[in-house]
Formats: sequence, C-alpha cells, structure tokens
Amino acid sequence: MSTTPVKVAVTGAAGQIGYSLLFRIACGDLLGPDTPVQLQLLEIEPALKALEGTVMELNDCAFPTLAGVEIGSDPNKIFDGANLALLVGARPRTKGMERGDLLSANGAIFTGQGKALNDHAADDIRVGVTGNPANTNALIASTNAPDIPKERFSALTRLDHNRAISQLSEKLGVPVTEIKKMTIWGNHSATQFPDLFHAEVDGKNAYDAVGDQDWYADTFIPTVAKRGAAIIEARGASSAASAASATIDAARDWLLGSAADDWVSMAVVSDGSYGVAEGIISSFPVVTKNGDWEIVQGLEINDFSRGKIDASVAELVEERDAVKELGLI
Ligand SMILES: NC(=O)C1=CN([C@@H]2O[C@H](COP(=O)(O)OP(=O)(O)OC[C@H]3O[C@@H](n4cnc5c(N)ncnc54)[C@H](O)[C@@H]3O)[C@@H](O)[C@H]2O)C=CC1
Ligand SMILES: O=C([O-])CC(=O)C(=O)O
Repeated sequence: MSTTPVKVAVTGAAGQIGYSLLFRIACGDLLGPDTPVQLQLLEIEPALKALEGTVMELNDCAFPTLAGVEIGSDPNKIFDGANLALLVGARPRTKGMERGDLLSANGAIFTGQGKALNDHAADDIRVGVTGNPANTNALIASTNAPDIPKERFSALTRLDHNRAISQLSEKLGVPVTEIKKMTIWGNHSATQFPDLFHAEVDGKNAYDAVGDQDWYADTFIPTVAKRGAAIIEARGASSAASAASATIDAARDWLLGSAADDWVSMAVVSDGSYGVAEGIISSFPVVTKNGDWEIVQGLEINDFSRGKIDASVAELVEERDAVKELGLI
C-alpha cells in the first residue's frame, strides 16, 4: 500500500447519502485497496454530534484503507489540502418539488465552499457536486473558485446514467455489463435526455435493439428522468445509497479512468460542443483518464435529440441567470 493518503473531503457527511458514501470510500471502493484515504468531513454545527457517531462506526470497521478522519464545520479547515471534494451537503427536495426549486435554499452553500476550496484545497483538487440542483451548484462553486481550473468541477449525472442502463437492461433482458456508451445530456432534472441512439447492447445499436420509438419516448425517457421523484414517492426520502454509489462511480472513473470500450456521463463545463451554451455545466458523454475528461466528439445528433438537448440546456441557462440574479455568481 502506498503511504501518502489521498485527502477526500465530503460535505453533508451526517446526511443520508453520507451514511452510505463514507463507508464505501473508507473501504477502498473509490481508490482501490492499495490507496489509503484520509476523510475530511464537513457538517453544519448542529449535525456534528451525529457525525461523531458515524466516525465511531467508521473506526469500528477497522478498514485497512482508512488512514484517518477529521470532522468540522469550517470549510476552510476541512478543505485544507483536499485532493478530492465531494459536495453532497445540501437540502434534498421533498414530494412535489422540482430540484430547481432548491436553488435559493442551497445555492448560497456553494459560494462559501467554492471560496474555501479556492483558498485551501491541494493543487490537484477535483470537485464533484452531488447536492441539488447539482449542475448549477457546481457552476456556483466553480465561479467562486477562480484559481481552480473550471475543468476540475463536475456535477453528478452518473445516477441518471446508471438508471438508464438498468432500465434498458430490464427491457431487453440483458445483463448491465452488455450495455455501453449510454449518455445523459443536459441537466440533472426532469428535462435530462437519456440517449439510446449512441448506446450499444452487446456491440449493437441500442435504439435499434429496442425498436420501439413509443416505448423510448413515452416510457424510457420519463422513467429515467423522473426516477428521483418516484423514489421520493416510494421511500418518503430521496435516493441515498444509489446516489452514494453513483458518486463513487463518477469520482473513481474521473480519477482512475473510464473503460477503453465505453464512456460515461458527467456534467462538465461546456466548451460549446454539440451546441450546448458555453460555460454552463451540462452533462455530456465523456472519456476520462488520470483526473482529466474529454467530451466525446463527432456524434450525430438527430432532430429528436436536438430538441431534447436544447430544452435541457435552456433550463440550465435559466438556472444560471437566476443565480446571477441572486448574486451567487
Ligand atoms: N445529483 C444526484 O444524483 C443526487 C443528488 N441528491 C442531493 O444530494 C443532497 C443531499 O442529500 P441527502 O444526503 O439525502 O440529504 P440529507 O438532508 O440527509 O443530508 C444533507 C446533509 O447536508 C448537511 N448540510 C447542510 N448544509 C451544509 C453545509 N453548508 N455544509 C455542510 N453540510 C451541510 C445537513 O446538515 C445534512 O446532514 C440533496 O441536495 C439531494 O437532493 C440526492 C440524490 C441524487
Ligand atoms: O430526485 C431527487 O431529488 C434526488 C435526486 O437527485 C435523484 O434521486 O436523482
């Protein structure tokens, strides 16, 4: 095992996603069995007592990869020297809300955290935002961290990506391992566009394998895009273990690389590719390597996809304008 621990900061550590995420990171699911991790956990003051209990449990697991745990409510201290920051801490929506309704409640969290990351994180910092509305919160954090390259911020659409794979696997009766090149475009919201036109099932085109435009448009897309709401309806609380799992998948692939015959969905700063407004944080198909990502280029976008991508991008532009109005960026 290498000796220098990777410092992983997690915010909202006492929340429900945190309760799953911390144990997965600590046991090596993020960086593998040979890389020790130091957890640096941020919570608001009233939640620190509960977090102390979680830390007791982390210690009780005696994970060989867990080098240490620090907790606190000051982002300037908790982000000090962090190599990876997973920004989960934010209010979840409840029944009947859209994630965008959380902008005014959660947006301000990401200004202060962006500044603290800017001033204290390690030079190689990567920042993954899970807290909703994730894309625009990532934009707020990035804008408030002008010294950190914009490419170091991403928002989580990997849960949507995994949901799309799972739904397709169920429909076609194939294992999830046979499904490659899934893409979520746009916002982590009900306007997101899960794209089957470029996905593959056992090497063949997924849209053709389904062969049913009505199922694609009227069942698959809304099921994936509204899965978060369906889980809130069923569980009475928003998805937690699956969100933690996707947060791990996304960070692991970003740092360690995506598979050679596949790509992943990540919301990253747009360079204008595929006509997506420059500067917003929108989900694309990306390949990753050593902590860097590249948008997959050259995919043909048909009229159906164009309309869906444009609608989701329009929503992101509206969210950007709203947080500008609120003085957060
Ligand atoms: N992008 C995605 O795919 C998903 C995103 N989410 C979002 O993740 C966020 C967290 O969800 P849960 O863990 O279920 O919520 P939760 O309410 O169980 O936990 C959130 C935690 O964040 C803490 N917190 C609040 N303000 C903070 C601050 N300024 N600094 C540090 N910690 C702070 C709270 O004290 C709480 O412990 C929500 O916004 C939720 O909507 C949830 C599922 C999927
Ligand atoms: O739906 C929500 O509010 C939580 C979330 O982001 C998801 O499950 O995708």
